[in-house]
Amino acid sequence: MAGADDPPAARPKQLANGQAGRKRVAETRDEDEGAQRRARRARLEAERRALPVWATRDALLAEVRSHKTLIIVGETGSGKTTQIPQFLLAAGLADGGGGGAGGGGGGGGGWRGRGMIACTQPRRVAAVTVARRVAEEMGVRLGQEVGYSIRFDDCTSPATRIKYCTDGMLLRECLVDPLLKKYEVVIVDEAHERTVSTDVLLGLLKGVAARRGGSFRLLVMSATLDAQAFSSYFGGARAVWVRGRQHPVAVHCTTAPEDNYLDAALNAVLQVHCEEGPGDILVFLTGQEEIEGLERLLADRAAALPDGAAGRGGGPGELLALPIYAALPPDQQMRVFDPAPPGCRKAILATNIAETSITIPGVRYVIDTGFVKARGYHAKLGADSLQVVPVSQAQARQRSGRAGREGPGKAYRLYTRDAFEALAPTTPPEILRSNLASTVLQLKAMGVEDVVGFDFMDKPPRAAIVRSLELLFALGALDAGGALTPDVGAAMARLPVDPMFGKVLLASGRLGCSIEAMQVVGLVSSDGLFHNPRTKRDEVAAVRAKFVAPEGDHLTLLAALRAYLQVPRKQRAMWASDNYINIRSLRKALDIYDQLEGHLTALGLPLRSCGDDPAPLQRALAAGLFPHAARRRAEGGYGVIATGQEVFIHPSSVLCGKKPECVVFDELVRTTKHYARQVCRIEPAWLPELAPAFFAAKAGAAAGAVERRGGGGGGGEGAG
Ligand SMILES: Nc1ncnc2c1ncn2[C@@H]1O[C@H](COP(=O)(O)OP(=O)(O)OP(=O)(O)O)[C@@H](O)[C@H]1O
Repeated sequence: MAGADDPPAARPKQLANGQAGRKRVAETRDEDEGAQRRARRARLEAERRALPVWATRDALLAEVRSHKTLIIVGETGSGKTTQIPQFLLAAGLADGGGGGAGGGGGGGGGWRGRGMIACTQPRRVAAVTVARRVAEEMGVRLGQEVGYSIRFDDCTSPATRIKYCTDGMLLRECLVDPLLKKYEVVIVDEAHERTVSTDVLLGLLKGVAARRGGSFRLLVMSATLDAQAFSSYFGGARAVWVRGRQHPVAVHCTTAPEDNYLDAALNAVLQVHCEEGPGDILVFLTGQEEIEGLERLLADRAAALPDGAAGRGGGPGELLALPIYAALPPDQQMRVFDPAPPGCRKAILATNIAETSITIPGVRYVIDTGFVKARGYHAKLGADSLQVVPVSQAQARQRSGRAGREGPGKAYRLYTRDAFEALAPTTPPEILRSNLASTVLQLKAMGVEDVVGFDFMDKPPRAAIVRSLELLFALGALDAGGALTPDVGAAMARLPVDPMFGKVLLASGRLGCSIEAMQVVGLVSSDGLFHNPRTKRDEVAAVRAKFVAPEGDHLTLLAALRAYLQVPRKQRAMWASDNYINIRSLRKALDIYDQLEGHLTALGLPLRSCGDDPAPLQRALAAGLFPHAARRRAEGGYGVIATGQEVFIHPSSVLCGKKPECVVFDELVRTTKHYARQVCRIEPAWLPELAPAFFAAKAGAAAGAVERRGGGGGGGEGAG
């Protein structure tokens, strides 16, 4: 490395006076920055040492050395997620061979091998922010020794030793490396959330731990899990508790039930803002609509506060509401992590996306409405529903835990103590109420033939597995014997998208529209392309009219993307803002497109464009989404051909009110009614052509009635 001691010959030629001056200024700036960096690292190191897990480090390492599977339970904020991977790495437990000789030592440096540690998180935001924090603590660049991997965003390199990833991503890795050989340690964090991917991973990892040699370690962690249940699932595995919490959180409940939790949340935020000392507020709500509603109400009510009311408790006078929910583009999600501007208090309005693992700097007050929007699945109808349900005690504890991350905090539960006691102790596993098509396809691709007999911690309902098997059979991914088909099924499992979209992509190769199909899949996979501020409804509708495609929502999204690609690069940000389009979502869609292009090329599918003819793309969509084909009914509404279920086109669809004869749609959502979302107009006569074994055209009615053929049958579309 070149430095101050280099011989004169190696130094750059002498600089003129002006240049020398500039160089000195630059050097001084570098020194200042260096000093700041060192001071920050010293502060981070001191913060690390103050965490409860630090005191138990040697004991924890001894436990890991002597147990192949270990369950670790420790208070929220005790340092499990950020510290334990660092301890393991520094102690050589990622190097293989049973854990090196050295004990202790939490700092970075001194890698002795190339084995890796994976730490899974149920949520993308957590994987990214925790990786960022740990990279900073270790003084390394994110993506080097410490990285993260979430769907469509891999920030790792050959140097990566600690990888934070979503549970779904590690599951995908099992497809190509069933024994996860590059990992010496796998940590399943926040296991209490019991996402589908966590549950499937636990089943697979149980097998991996049994089959791999002595050095592999499996750790299951959470602040709020039922250690007994996990221990018995892993054959009596050892469970250890990390005692102590860093900062106390005072929990307050209401004395009487609240009639309206939104009103109660609004009042609670204003009360904290007026009466409490400095510190940001984190409010847990159930979804985007509530968040946007509360944002508006807060803006009105905060502006109307009498002079001197805000900040009476010594806190700042202004209130800045910031939303965070899954469909918000990642850069906007990240805004909640920025410090509040001087004189401002942040009120972060969040769904359960902010419930586990993450630390939002500045948060001292948590307001918990006690409700969450939970996904449900009706297997017979293939319908997903989102219903507002009470949280579990574990979720309530996780929520209050977000208040005590940087100092003592307060949590306000907008329900009574009795109501808390009456809550379910833990969250019911998602696998009991989910669409399992993707999971079943992945298990099949991993060679698990008997999916019903798979060693799940909690067995999903048989009906949900059977429905998934039927769907995969209809898509042509499984043969009549339930085995993965080598052309369609194996290819579909490699594509990182829902099986129905996998089929759309595979069909698009033969139909000559793979470019558009990849663009559409990219667009529907990156939520929130169209920005819809409620206060500007008419303006938005006028601007959006130019993108609206008569064929429906997919082609409307595509029209927006195509228009964007026509705009000179330098003007794109302005164009997007003028058109109420989230530029980040567009960029993400293009990024997904690039990745899908790699997959389709690897599968040998032709990359072709259908130009301005929408029909090939509509056909490709029909070829994959046909289980979601619906016909208009004389009495209004639509009937799903496969199930007979009555559905309505969602009000957000461009086809709402247009009454197309026949459509396919991405998802069926149950709220007050059953709604079809993301809808595309198709010709009914295409269905028997594209999925002959699933549909039969009624004799004598070429473009007319189509009905579901009895007994299912494989889809006709091959891989291309
Ligand atoms: N991004 C961050 N910014 C500031 N401080 C952080 C950040 N991440 C972690 N910390 C600090 O490190 C502490 C430990 O965090 P960590 O996520 O390791 O705890 P945990 O035991 O895994 O908690 P949980 O069970 O809630 O996930 C936090 O309480 C906080 O003080």
